[in-house]
Amino acid sequence: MSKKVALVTGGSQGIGKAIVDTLSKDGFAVAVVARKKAKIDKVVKDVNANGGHAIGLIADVSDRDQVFAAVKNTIKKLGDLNVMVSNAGVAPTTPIDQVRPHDLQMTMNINLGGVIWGIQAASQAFRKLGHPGKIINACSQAGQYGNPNLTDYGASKFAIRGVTQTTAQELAKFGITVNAYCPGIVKTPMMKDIAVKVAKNANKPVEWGWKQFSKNIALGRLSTPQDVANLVSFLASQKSNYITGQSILVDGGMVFR
Ligand SMILES: NC(=O)C1=CN([C@@H]2O[C@H](COP(=O)(O)OP(=O)(O)OC[C@H]3O[C@@H](n4cnc5c(N)ncnc54)[C@H](O)[C@@H]3O)[C@@H](O)[C@H]2O)C=CC1
Ligand SMILES: CC(=O)C(C)=O
Repeated sequence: MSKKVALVTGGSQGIGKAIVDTLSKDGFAVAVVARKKAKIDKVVKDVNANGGHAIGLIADVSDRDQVFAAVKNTIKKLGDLNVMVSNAGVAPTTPIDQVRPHDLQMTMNINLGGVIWGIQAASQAFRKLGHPGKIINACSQAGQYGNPNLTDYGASKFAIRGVTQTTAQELAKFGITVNAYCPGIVKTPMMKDIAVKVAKNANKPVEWGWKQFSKNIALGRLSTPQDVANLVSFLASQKSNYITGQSILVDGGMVFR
């Protein structure tokens, strides 16, 4: 039997790479989509060396045409599409006085635009292929609870939670589910950059920056990318078939809803 196919944006590092590895172990053929060829190639090579089946595609998710092209090329090269993971994102540190139009638009175009184009492209593909599908979006605990110093980012993530709810209702009649994962504080290049910048803005050491985000985690540790990939694995599986429109926290107990 041929493998089910997943597409993961921002799959070249951090949480996205853990999702690629995990879905590959779950038996999916995976399209790794990001902007930098060298990084994509390395992830693809590792997956294929470990017995999986991955291909790499370059796309900027803020560009609608490029997202549609990535979906089209995934189907052309891997023969199908069953799961779309819109994981790519950016997180500029923006205390309110530092918010500027360029950063705000860039953050919205990548984080929110990337998710909307992903939902559009994947849901149209599922309908054309004539089968159900699963759409999984990257949200954040910062999309459930406002985090100081992250105005642009928080706005984009709150919006993703809304779009996940609206599109889940629109697309349910086609057998398409739409859900999101809301990580807490995950040890990735993105989070390191935030901790460094928050500390620098306050003229404090970098450890202080990390502590601003990590002091209220009930389970007492930062998250690994694998913690998040485990939730995505569930959302991509048949076990989640009766769940749609949800933005699920995977934060070790930071935000309680
Ligand atoms: N690290 C954390 O603590 C948390 C991360 N998240 C979310 O999880 C997702 C992944 O985050 P991390 O792995 O930490 O980030 P990261 O910065 O380590 O990796 C982000 C990935 O997205 C790609 N990317 C960025 N802009 C892109 C664009 N325009 N087009 C295509 N690819 C693009 C990057 O090349 C990279 O592969 C993001 O959506 C982020 O907002 C949510 C909550 C917490
Ligand atoms: C980067 C992020 O999503 C945080 C701090 O929750």
